Amino acid sequence: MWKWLKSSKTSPVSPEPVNTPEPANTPGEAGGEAKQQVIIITGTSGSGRKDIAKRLSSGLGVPYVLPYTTRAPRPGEQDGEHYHFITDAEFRALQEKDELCESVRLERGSYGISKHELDRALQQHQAAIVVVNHEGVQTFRKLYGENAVRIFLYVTKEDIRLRLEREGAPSEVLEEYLRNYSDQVIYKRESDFLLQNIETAATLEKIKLFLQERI
Ligand SMILES: Nc1ncnc2c1ncn2[C@@H]1O[C@H](COP(=O)(O)OP(=O)(O)OP(=O)(O)O)[C@@H](O)[C@H]1O
Ligand SMILES: Nc1nc2c(ncn2[C@@H]2O[C@H](COP(=O)(O)O)[C@@H](O)[C@H]2O)c(=O)[nH]1
Repeated sequence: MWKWLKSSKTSPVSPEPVNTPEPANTPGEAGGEAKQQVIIITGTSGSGRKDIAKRLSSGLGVPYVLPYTTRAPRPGEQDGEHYHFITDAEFRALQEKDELCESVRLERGSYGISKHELDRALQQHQAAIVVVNHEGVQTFRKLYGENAVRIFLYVTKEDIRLRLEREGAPSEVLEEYLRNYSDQVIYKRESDFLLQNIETAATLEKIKLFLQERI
C-alpha cells in the first residue's frame, strides 16, 4: 500500500476515456490486501484544487479522475483536460445506466464521477484523486469511510479575485465564487488536512508529507 508515495518517480497517469462500462468494485473493498484510497481535494472555489490535483497526480503517478459535467466550458477550458463536457441527455444516460458513483446538480449544470474510471484507477494504482464539492465529500465518505481522505484547500477572497482576474475569468464566475465563499469555507473543519494554498510547490510538498504520515 502507498508504494506510489514512497517511490514518487512514477510517470504521470491520465484518466482514459470509458469505452466499455464495467460494474464498479464494491467501494472500500480492496481486491487482495492492498487498501484502496480516494484522495479528495475539496475546498473553496478558485483555491487551486484542480491545479493541485493535476500536479499531485503527475508527482505521485496516481490518476486524477476527471468529472463529467453539463456546464458550458469557460474560456480556455478543454474537454478531457478540465472536465469531460457532455450534454444533458448524455448525463441522464450515464445516470440511468448507473454509471456514476456520485453526482450533484448545481446552478450551472450537473457534475458526476464515473464508477468505471474510479474503479479502474483504484484497481491499477490503489489510489485515485478526485476534486469535488462538499456534497461529493459526503458521498465519498459514505462509500469509502476513512479511506476517503479529505484535503481542504482555501485562499483568501482577495486571492480568488486576483487569480481569476489575472486569468481573465468571466466576472459572473468571480462574483459567484465570492458569493459562495462563506458557505464553502465553513466545511474546512470537516477535513483531514486543511491548508491555505498560497504557493503551489509548498502546498504540494505539505500534501505529500501528510499522505506519507497516514501510512
Ligand atoms: N498557488 C497559486 N498561486 C496563484 N494562482 C494559483 C495558484 N493555484 C491556482 N492558481 C490559479 O487560480 C485559479 C483557480 O485555480 P483552479 O482552477 O485550479 O482552482 P479550483 O479550485 O479548481 O477552481 P474551480 O472552483 O473553478 O474549480 C486559476 O487561475 C489558477 O491558475
Ligand atoms: N460532488 C461533485 N462536485 C463536483 C464534481 N465536479 C466538480 N465539482 C465541484 O462543483 C463545483 C463547481 O465547479 P465549477 O468548475 O463549475 O466551478 C466545484 O466546487 C467543483 O469542485 C463532481 O463530479 N462531483
